[in-house]
Amino acid sequence: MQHRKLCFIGAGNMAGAIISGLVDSGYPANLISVCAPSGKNRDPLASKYGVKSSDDNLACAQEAEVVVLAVKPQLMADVCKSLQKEVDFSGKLVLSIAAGINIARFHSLLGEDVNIVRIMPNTPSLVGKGMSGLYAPKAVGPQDREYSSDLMGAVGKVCWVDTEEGINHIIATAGSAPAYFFLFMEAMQAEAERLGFSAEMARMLVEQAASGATALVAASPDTPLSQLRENVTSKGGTTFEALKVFNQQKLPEIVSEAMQAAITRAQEMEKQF
Ligand SMILES: NC(=O)C1=CN([C@@H]2O[C@H](COP(=O)(O)OP(=O)(O)OC[C@H]3O[C@@H](n4cnc5c(N)ncnc54)[C@H](O)[C@@H]3O)[C@@H](O)[C@H]2O)C=CC1
Ligand SMILES: O=C(O)[C@@H]1CCC=N1
Repeated sequence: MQHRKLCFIGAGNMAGAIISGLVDSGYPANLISVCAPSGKNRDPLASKYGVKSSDDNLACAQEAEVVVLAVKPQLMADVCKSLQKEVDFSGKLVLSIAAGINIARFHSLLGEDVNIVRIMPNTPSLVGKGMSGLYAPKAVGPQDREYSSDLMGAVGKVCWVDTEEGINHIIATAGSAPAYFFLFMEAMQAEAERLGFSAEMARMLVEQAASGATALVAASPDTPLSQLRENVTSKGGTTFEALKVFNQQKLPEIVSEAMQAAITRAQEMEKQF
């Protein structure tokens, strides 16, 4: 992949996950800088991964070939307005990982000509198991598309969506999704502890069952998920009774409603920020 000079504006959970995955995958740390007002999050990234750390968004963005906008959506307008005043974006690629800020809004904040790709990553990027959805307007050229794909490909899998609306669907399906699985695993761990397992043992049981299940999914690309479920579900057995409860409580409908709620919130944020 091309190794361009890369600057992260924001040093939080998601920027940290991407930086860590990138450096681990061989992206030169001396080409990466990370900016945030306080050193609390960025300094540990600098000492752990050897990237540059700064409180000066403008200088870092000016120096960089690629600027990753990685602040919370509610701060994005202020951050972009101050960048727009001082930084010449011509020839640069801007990547936004923010939920709920669309390209039209970025054009109004950074200028109509800004060369911008939207990326919706997730935190498993930290361990090279990320899933990122990307969207770019037609004006973005093939080299910038390839760079964006390769960058996120260094920390996991990537897919492109043809319409910007697709980014909100990626949020619901992958960006927010690690939290759904964590909630499910938390609930299982809590019940395992009530059954008398120590916290450590309960976590191990849940973690290994979950990672074993996802490994089976990955190892069986031609097997429908429903078949993998049925393989566990003996007739008249224990799994059947457990799944009956999930279905009686309408788990598929709950999942659908939760994913739709994520999309609705992303749409609201597009109006709010
Ligand atoms: N956390 C996640 O799982 C995902 C987050 N995202 C998006 O990533 C973005 C960042 O989210 P998180 O990393 O979770 O947030 P976070 O709160 O962990 O990090 C935000 C960072 O921005 C920094 N910051 C605050 N004001 C700043 C300023 N004026 N200039 C530069 N940096 C500033 C903060 O110090 C902090 O390091 C959000 O827009 C979110 O929608 C996207 C996908 C997944
Ligand atoms: O909760 C959020 O808004 C962000 C976007 C996807 C995951 N975290």
